Amino acid sequence: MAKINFGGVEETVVTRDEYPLAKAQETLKDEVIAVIGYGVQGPGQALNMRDNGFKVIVGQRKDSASWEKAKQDGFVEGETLFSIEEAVERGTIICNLLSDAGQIAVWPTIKERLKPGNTLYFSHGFGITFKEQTNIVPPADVDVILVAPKGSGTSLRRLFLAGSGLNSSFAVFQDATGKAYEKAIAMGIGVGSGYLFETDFKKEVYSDLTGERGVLMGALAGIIEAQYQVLRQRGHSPSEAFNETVEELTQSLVPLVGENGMDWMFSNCSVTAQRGALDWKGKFREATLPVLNELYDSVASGQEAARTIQRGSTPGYRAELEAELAEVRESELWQTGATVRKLRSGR
Ligand SMILES: NC(=O)c1ccc[n+]([C@@H]2O[C@H](COP(=O)([O-])OP(=O)(O)OC[C@H]3O[C@@H](n4cnc5c(N)ncnc54)[C@H](O)[C@@H]3O)[C@@H](O)[C@H]2O)c1
Ligand SMILES: CC(C)(O)[C@@H](O)C(=O)O
Ligand SMILES: [Mg+2]
Ligand SMILES: [Mg+2]
Repeated sequence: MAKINFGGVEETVVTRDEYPLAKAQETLKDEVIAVIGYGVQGPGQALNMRDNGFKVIVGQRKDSASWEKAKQDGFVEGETLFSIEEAVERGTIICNLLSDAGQIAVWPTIKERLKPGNTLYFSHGFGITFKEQTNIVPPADVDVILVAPKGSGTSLRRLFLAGSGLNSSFAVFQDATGKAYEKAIAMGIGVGSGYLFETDFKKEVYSDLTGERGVLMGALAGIIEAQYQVLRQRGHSPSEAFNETVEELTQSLVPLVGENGMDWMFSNCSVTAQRGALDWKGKFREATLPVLNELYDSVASGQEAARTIQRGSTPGYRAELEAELAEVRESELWQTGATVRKLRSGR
């Protein structure tokens, strides 16, 4: 295991050099990996593992869009595509990649089919950590592991096809066989991770829920809406407000941050911009700190989990969610975005 220094703090990281694919294949050579759920993470992981030479089957509700998608992706009914019940029966590593709310409903179905020595695999610490709400308490005779890719299943697949990998967290919650740690690492390599960072289930779910509600998605969407609104209310055109809020962010500046850090992005902008950004970043930090602490408290108290479960288990919720997304899509801001994106093809 490589020890890597992150800004002065040493952490343990698994790299593909020290744990190559051939080793992962050897570790999992006798395993049948049942991917339960074929939404976003399911296809990314199942296809990467299949391409990596593992024995992969998919378990999904029949007559659903995801069932059809699995067929289109080459999984064959009765050979590699089964009902959830049958896939759990056939699998030795059961990858629970249903939605976090769906995992609660399906848990009794999975639990009663687990056999001693099986491995229960998650890509989120949600179900295990919030067990008072989910009732997901695995039997003592199965391994319980986690590999959580730090990004969308779509990116996991795209980066795999491009020959690189997405970073993932990994953890062991329960080691019944003495091989759980090895299996977690091998699964992490198998699903197409670039580097594997060790964590535990609770830390994974606390950081993940905070990140997606915060900077990665919620805060990003909120601050974009706020700046666009200010510019529009002060008389700027939609295209000017959008270009100055989103297009430049995604097309020019964030890629520079990704390449070489915040200071490098700053140093590739004018001294005028640098002065202003350095003066204002502290104000934004102080303004958002209370909100981020409120968010973390809400995650740690289980309130975010409760809301996810309550909304996610309401009949018709997917349609409600789609209506909320449509409202975002149809807003002036994102309609302007759609038009601006079309202009990119003229490059
Ligand atoms: N979406 C991502 O890219 C991503 C990234 C990292 C981790 N994760 C984690 O991976 C897991 C899967 O997430 P996802 O976003 O792919 O899920 P999803 O919302 O796309 O749902 C996955 C599948 O669950 C099925 N499902 C939902 N409720 C069900 C029920 N009651 N009975 C039977 N099937 C049901 C759906 O048909 C769908 O095919 C979650 O734990 C999530 O937190 C997701
Ligand atoms: C892709 C994300 C946001 O990182 C994941 O955590 C999810 O829940 O989909
Ligand atoms: Mg998440
Ligand atoms: Mg995440």
